[in-house]
Amino acid sequence: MSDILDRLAETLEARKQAAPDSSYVARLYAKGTDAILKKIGEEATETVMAAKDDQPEKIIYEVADLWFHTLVLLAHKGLKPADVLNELARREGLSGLAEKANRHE
Ligand SMILES: N=c1c2ncn([C@@H]3O[C@H](COP(=O)(O)OP(=O)(O)OP(=O)(O)O)[C@@H](O)[C@H]3O)c2ncn1[C@@H]1O[C@H](COP(=O)(O)O)[C@@H](O)[C@H]1O
Repeated sequence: MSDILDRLAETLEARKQAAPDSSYVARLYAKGTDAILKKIGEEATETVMAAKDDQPEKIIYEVADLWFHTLVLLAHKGLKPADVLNELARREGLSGLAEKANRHE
């Protein structure tokens, strides 16, 4: 799965050199951080609505939109999916350590 994220991150990086009106992502970068944050807010709301309606396909579709726009934000801020995956791995390690500690109590 991280292959897909890495490929998408490369495309998002390349869009930084593209003319603002040449693609959706290039247009979003040109509009700036607030426009990206607005899309994240909209997609988060649409995800909540899909979940409330209990529509699995719609939930997947909206979460894909939400993840996509958070990836655009990461790229815009000079960050990569691996930075987030590393943070999740670090937390997994921490919870693993906590579990071990609990077992030895
Ligand atoms: N994965 C995506 C992706 N997911 C969602 N979207 C866009 O995100 C928008 C979702 O917003 P909405 O549902 O609100 O639809 P909308 O009304 O068209 O949105 P707005 O134009 O009002 O912002 C749509 O325009 C979708 O096309 C995406 N656009 C691009 N990608 C990937 O990003 C790559 C680069 O995209 P371009 O910059 O378009 O070449 C592509 O190769 C794709 O792999």
